[in-house]
Parts: sequence; structure tokens; C-alpha cells
Amino acid sequence: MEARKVQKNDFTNLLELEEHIYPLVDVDTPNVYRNLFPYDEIPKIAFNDRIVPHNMQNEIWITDTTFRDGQQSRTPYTTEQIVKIYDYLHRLGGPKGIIRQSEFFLYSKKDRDAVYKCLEKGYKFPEITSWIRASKKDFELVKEIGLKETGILVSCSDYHIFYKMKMTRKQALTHYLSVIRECLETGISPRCHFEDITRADIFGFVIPFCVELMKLMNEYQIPIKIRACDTMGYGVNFAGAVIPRSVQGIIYGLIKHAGVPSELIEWHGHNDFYKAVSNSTTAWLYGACGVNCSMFGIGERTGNTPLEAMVFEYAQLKGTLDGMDTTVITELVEYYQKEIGYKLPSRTPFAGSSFNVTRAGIHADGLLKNEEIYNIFDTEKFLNRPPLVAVSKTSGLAGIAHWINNYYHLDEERQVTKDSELVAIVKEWVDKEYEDGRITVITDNELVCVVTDSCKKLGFIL
Ligand SMILES: CC(C)C(=O)C(=O)O
Repeated sequence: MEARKVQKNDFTNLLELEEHIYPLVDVDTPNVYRNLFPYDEIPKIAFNDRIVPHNMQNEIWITDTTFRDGQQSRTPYTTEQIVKIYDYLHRLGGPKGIIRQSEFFLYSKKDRDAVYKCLEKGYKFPEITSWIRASKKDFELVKEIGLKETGILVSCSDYHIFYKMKMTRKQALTHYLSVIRECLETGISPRCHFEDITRADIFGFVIPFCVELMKLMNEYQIPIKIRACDTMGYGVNFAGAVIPRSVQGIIYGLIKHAGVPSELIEWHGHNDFYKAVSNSTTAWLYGACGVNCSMFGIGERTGNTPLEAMVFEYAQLKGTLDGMDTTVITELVEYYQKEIGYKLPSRTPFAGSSFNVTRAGIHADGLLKNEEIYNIFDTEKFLNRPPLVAVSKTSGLAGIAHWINNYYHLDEERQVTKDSELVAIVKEWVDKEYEDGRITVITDNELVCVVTDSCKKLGFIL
């Protein structure tokens, strides 16, 4: 299968212009931005107050790296698990393919088996793409399997170029361009992973490199994607922050100074400074069409941008889910727990067991009066997860009543209130537990026993 041809673009004038403005700066010693990354101090965020305009595109999307970056940091998934998760991603992304692509390793037979099985499904979305070693043999393999695109690592900070690859910028650029040309010769579309872009020299290396890539794209008429990888999570989204840490500054530079079309730009975030989600949203807002995510954010160190979070960011920015089926997120939580043995931290937004559980008595009282007061949205509708109240020392009568109503799915006429006799008896039992020195919350099983006993005594049927 041949890579999709790019629309004939006339970047020629722009490219000639930019080439002169931003030539490669081939430094003798690495620029490691010691002012921003002193290493023995906490990294710094500096500002020059240059403001770039919003530039969100009409069509934005999510790409998935659950089986690549996500899998790198955990026990590998079995083929069966990959196929099952791929199925869930297909349903979650909906018919418009908001989850547009998913990338797969092709290294081992097991990796390739998973790709063949997922291809057999015949889904248009997520389109299957690959991640390989950058060699002619591997490009041929991508082609043989019938994929259109592959990821290629093009680390771009001097940390990588000088310290890891032991090259100069000029040598790295020459090497990358020859590998990418080889990929294009095979007819495969390269997705260039600009590793460590948030510590790279944007005007001295990244933009001159992108300008060369856009020239190659013109020459071969095959799309070349730029994935901006915030490998260490240093990106920030504050207006006026300086590059290379500024997410909007990087995206603006790629579009305006290197002539990269928005639909060929993806942001790939990490969560080391808790910014993976807001940085990814920022990349959308400033012109990148794609954000690359992994399910539940499972990935290197603190993880990648969680895919489920970007589903809700999408809906908030666009005002519509565009056909995405968010209830699949809850199915995935259950699948990860039961079949993969991965339990999410309970407070994980949208997915953890406690994400919509209220513990404080005073809040529980609010929930009981009207669930909108303490629930982010109709979590039962969108995630099959009605808001819950965990019973603890501070739950009070309202909290216990709410727990009973939810746990037993009582419809409006049958609901108990904080004045119900049943609630009073359960509360008495709960109070006694804490008077006797208990410090943990009361479990559902314990409450079921107490409620069952109390109902028997009162002659109630729930
Ligand atoms: C290895 C690269 C491509 C990456 O995933 C990252 O920079 O996070």
C-alpha cells in the first residue's frame, strides 16, 4: 500500500526565505540551556512575554501510543490483550475516528502477530502505524505488512545529539535526512519523532531541520509528520514563557517559520511536572492537529498524556464528543483491572474507583439534595458511574442515605432520606465503629450486612 500523497503545496517561496533566516547553527559545544536546566537546581521557567495567537484547527484528533510508549514502561501486553484494547479504542474513538491512529512495534513475531490480527478487524480507525528501527530492511517490512506510515526517532536536543549520539548537529542532521530519504524511497510516510524538543535549540536546529523535511516532502509528495516530543515533561503552557519550554512557542515556530502544516504536527507529552494534559490541550489550541496519548497515561516514568483525559478536553473545546463513546473508558478500567491486573490509582480522574466518590459529610448532604452540586457532569450517563458517597466518620446521616440509595439503585419513591429509621440505625453502627477506634472508611460489604440486618429488624425490603 502506498503512502497517501500530499496535496501539492507550494512551500517553495517560504522555504527559500526561511532557509536564510534560520540556517542550521552548528555549535562546537552543546547548548544545554543551563539557565533553564541547572540540574542541581529545580528547572526554571523564564519569560520573554512574546505572545503567540490561538490557532486551533477545525479538525483536531487524538493518536494513541498505548502499545508503543505505553508498553515500553510495563510488562508487555499479550497479543490477545492488544487486540482487545485496540477494539476498545475503535469503539471509544467513534465513527469519525477522533482516535485516529495507533502505533505498534514491529520488532518481534508477537508484535507483528498483533498487527495482523488488528488489521484483520478492517477498522478504518484507529489507523495502524508502526515504530521501527530506522533501517532500509525495516522500511521494507512496514511496506510488506501494508502500513502507510512509520515513526522514526530523530532526537533533537544537544543532550541527545552530543551526549548520546556523539555527533555534531550537522552530522545528526545529515544522518537523519539520509534515513528519512530512504524511508521515502520505499514509499512509506515518515513520522519524525523530535525527541526532547523542549530542551532543543528551536531556531538553531529544529526549524532548519523541519525546513529540510518540508523540502523532502515537496520532492517526494509523501507526507512527513513532525511529532514534537516533550520527552522529559519540561513543556509549559504559560503565555510569554520562552522556548524551548513554551508549548505554544514551539508549535507556532513549526507552523510559521518551518512551514509545517497543522495536520502534520502532533504533540507528545509526558507528565513529569503534572503538565501532560494541559500542554497537550495547549498544542491543540495553538495549531497542532494531533495529540499523542496512551490509555490511562501509562508510559515512561510518570507517564504519557492520558488518552481518556484528552477525550474530555476534546469535548470541552469542541462542544461535542463527535461520536466518541465515553462509556468505553469504564469498560477499559474493568478490563485493565480484571484481565491485565492493573489497578488504577483510585483518584485518577474519570477512571479511578474514587473519582466521583464524596467522603465529607457536608458534601454528601449537598449530593443528596442535588447531585449536580458535587458531581463534575452526569457521570452515570457518560461513564456508567453514578456519583457515590463513601461512608466514613464524617459522612453523617445524609452520606449514609445517599450510599443506600445509590448502592441499591432505589428509584425516587423508594429512596431513603436522612430522617429514615433505617439510616439512623446504620449511623448508630457507624458511629460505634469510630468510637471503638476505627480509622479506615467503611467498606460496601460491611454496610450491606448492617443494612440487611437492619431491614430484617424493621421489616423493610429494599
Ligand atoms: C522516544 C521518543 C520518541 C518518545 O517517545 C519521547 O520522546 O517521549
